[in-house]
Amino acid sequence: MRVLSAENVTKSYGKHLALDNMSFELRKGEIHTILGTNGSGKTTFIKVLATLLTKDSGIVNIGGYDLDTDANIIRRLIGYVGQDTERSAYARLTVRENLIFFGRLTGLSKQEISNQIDKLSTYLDFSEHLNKQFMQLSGGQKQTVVIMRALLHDPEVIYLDEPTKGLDPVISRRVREFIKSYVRDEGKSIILTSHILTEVEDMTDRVSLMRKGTLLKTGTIAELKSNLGAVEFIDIPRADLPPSIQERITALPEVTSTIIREEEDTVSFGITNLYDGMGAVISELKEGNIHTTIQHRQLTLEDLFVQLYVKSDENLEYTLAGGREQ
Ligand SMILES: Nc1ncnc2c1ncn2[C@@H]1O[C@H](COP(=O)(O)OP(=O)(O)OP(=O)(O)O)[C@@H](O)[C@H]1O
Repeated sequence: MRVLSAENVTKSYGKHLALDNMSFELRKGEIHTILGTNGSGKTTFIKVLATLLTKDSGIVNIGGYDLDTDANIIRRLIGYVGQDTERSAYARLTVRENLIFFGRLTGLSKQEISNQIDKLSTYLDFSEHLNKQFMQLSGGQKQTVVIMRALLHDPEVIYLDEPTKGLDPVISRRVREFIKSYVRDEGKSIILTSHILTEVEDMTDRVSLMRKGTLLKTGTIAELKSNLGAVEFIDIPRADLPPSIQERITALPEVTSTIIREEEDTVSFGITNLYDGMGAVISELKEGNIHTTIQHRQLTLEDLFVQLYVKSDENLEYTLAGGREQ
């Protein structure tokens, strides 16, 4: 069942068109990630859906209500976790005082607020910090408070704009586990943005890919991967591979793509069939008298992202940890 739909949404900042006929659908109970390079319009789109920015045109419906005519009702249905953590709470108030203050602002009773604080702090393992001043908390703990604040009124649809940005792996994992279990237990629907693709792969039901303010593709990760030729990769250390041999392997009919993975310092060859692909690559290595290690791995969301974005726009200034396609 559909809980949110956006049709042909446009938004400009002066002359700059940030959303260009963006259309999108969120199903009830799903975690839906919007992926895109820096500046592709993800935050702008989420802020429009959160009633924090006004769109220029298009139709948005959330929970059966129209954004143009029923914004006040919609505000009660949605929760927004943005990127401005520091300014989301009062520095000198304790966590509990902050949550009570913001809860009262949204019209909740003391009892409702207290129940929600108990529930959310248990989910997030945060009870021991409730009586600390906001300014005494670490960055990760502050982000946790921002999440609790956004969920106090128990919204049906939750927007999380890079919720684990800058958090250490332990807190990131806690936030991820919270999001997954909260959605499952409470039947919430989530729109998420993140640049951490392993995280997206771990928790997302569907992904929408945005580019230049518009929707490029939507699907499950498996569906998106199946659109791509390669399903597996053979990785070879760059240092072991002379350019001439790399070129010959790239030209093999069994090899569908070649990606340089800067961080791992490997060349990654995409193949559709493990046995044929591996056999062909090994033959070339033997012929070139190359002694090296080869590693086989499955296609990741990161490979998909690099292929889709770098292929579709040569000028993109986006470097993923995994590198850039040749
Ligand atoms: N307040 C603003 N005034 C002018 N231009 C803006 C403003 N906010 C965003 N933009 C521009 O609109 C475009 C979309 O920005 P937006 O922040 O929505 O992208 P994003 O996909 O969320 O990027 P990121 O991944 O870096 O967070 C960018 O080109 C950005 O420079």
